[in-house]
Amino acid sequence: MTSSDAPAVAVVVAAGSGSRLGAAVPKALVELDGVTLVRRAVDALTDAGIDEIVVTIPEGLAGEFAVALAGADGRVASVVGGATRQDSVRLGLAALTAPADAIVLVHDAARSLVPADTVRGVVAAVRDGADCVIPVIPVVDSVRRVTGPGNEVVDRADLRAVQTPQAARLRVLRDAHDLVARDGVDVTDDATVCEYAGLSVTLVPGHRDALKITEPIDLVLARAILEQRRQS
Ligand SMILES: Nc1ccn([C@@H]2O[C@H](COP(=O)(O)OP(=O)(O)OP(=O)(O)O)[C@@H](O)[C@H]2O)c(=O)n1
Ligand SMILES: C[C@](O)(CO)[C@H](O)COP(=O)(O)O
Repeated sequence: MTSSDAPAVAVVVAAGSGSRLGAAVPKALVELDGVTLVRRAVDALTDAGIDEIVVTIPEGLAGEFAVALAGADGRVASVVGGATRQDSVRLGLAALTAPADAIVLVHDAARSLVPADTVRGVVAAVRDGADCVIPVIPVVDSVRRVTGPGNEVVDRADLRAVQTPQAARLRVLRDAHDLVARDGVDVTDDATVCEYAGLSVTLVPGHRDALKITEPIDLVLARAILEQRRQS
């Protein structure tokens, strides 16, 4: 198998607690119209042709996640995640069985409604030779930077909000995550991991539907998106 026909695989990070959402269960087990966020995220990736998925889960909840993922298409395995998203990604990457030149996507379970076209766009850009690919959307608010006691405007035309899935070749992303872990660098996404390792980051169009369900209001919006999909 060559890099041009290498498989596309994924880590779905779902080991967070969802403290800002404040639900009775970890966020990935919260249901949207009767289907958990983690299952929706996994299904979104398999719909886009992803071959193997490792889901990072919180400790002690293997049974609950097995129920949530039962009957999912394709090869789906789970592994206990770490204390931070970054730790969870590294553990998920280590658990993948795909070849080193596979294209690997890292996706937030919290971005459950990512459209298949966005996923395909990310995969295609890596296949076309990009080191690391991330979906982004324009920023719609005016933005100010706090500068100690003062503040100043930031030109939003230069800004993009970053989504997932973020992708690279498996060997490249494993090496980059090992490097940031060894150097004790804290980051919030995989593009920053790649950049730290000297790789370039390519932007592709994201989608508003791939919002990160973070606070209770985001569930209201997510339900509205599902309703809109049902009607179209
Ligand atoms: N130790 C962690 C922390 C986060 N995540 C995952 O990373 C994604 C993005 O994190 P976020 O949405 O911020 O989730 P939480 O960390 O759970 O949210 P909060 O900060 O509100 O607790 C989520 O799918 C979450 O499950 C993870 O796998 N392991
Ligand atoms: C990866 C991410 O979703 C890109 O926007 C984001 O950085 C995750 O951040 P969080 O601190 O886990 O909410």
